[in-house]
Amino acid sequence: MLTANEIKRKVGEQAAELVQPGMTVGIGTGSTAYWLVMALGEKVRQGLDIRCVPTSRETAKLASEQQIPLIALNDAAVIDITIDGADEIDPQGQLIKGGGGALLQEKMVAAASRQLVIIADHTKLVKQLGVFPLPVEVIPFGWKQVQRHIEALYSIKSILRTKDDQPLVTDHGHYILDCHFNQIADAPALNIALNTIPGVVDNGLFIKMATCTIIGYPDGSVKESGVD
Ligand SMILES: O=C(CO)[C@H](O)[C@H](O)COP(=O)(O)O
Repeated sequence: MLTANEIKRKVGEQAAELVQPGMTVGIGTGSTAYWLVMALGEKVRQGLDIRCVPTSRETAKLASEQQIPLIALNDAAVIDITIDGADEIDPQGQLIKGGGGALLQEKMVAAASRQLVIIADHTKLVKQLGVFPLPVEVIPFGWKQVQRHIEALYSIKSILRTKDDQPLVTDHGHYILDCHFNQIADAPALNIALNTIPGVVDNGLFIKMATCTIIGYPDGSVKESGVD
C-alpha cells in the first residue's frame, strides 16, 4: 500500500508526462503540485523546453529552485495546460480549492488555460462539495461586515484563516474566510452569489474549469478521466 505522499508523487509524475516541448504550463500549489514541479524540474534540466506560470509565490520559489523558466500571467498569450491539486472533487468535476490559500491566482491561471488537469489522491473525491470549508477571499477593509453578510445569508459559520495568531494575508494582500457549508447543493449558483457580495474577491469553487482528473489510490492504481 502506498502512503499518501507516495500517491501524490505518483499522480504528480504522471501529470508531468502530459507536458510537451514548447508548452506554456500553469503550475499549481500544494503538496500534490509539489511533485509535479519536481518532475517538471527534472525534465527541464534534461532539456525540456517549456515556460511556466506559477499559481503562488510558494510555487514560484520552488519552481525557480528547480530551474524551471517562469513567466508572468500577463506575458502568457495562452496557457496550454495547467496542472493543480484540489481539496474536494465532485462527480461533475466541480472543485473546492484554496486550502493552501492560493485560490485567486489558481483560478486566474486556470481560467486562462486550455486544459485544467487536477491531480489528487482518492480522499479528495466527494459525492457533494462542502465538507471541506469553502475558502472565500475578502479584502481586509470591513472583512467582519462581509463575514456577517455571508453567515446571515447562508446560516453558516465561517472562520478567519490565521497564521501565527494573525490573519493570514494572501499573496495578493487579502484575508480568507473558511466557510463551513457542510453541503453545497448548487455550487454554480453559490459561486456566482458569493462573488457578488461587496468585499469578496473570489471563492474556492471551480465550476466547469477542470478538463481532466488524475486520481491516485493506495493500491498504486491511477485513474485518469476526462470531465464533460
Ligand atoms: O488549492 C490549493 C492551494 O490553494 C491546493 O491545490 C489544494 O489545497 C490541495 O492541496 P494538496 O495537494 O496539498 O492537498
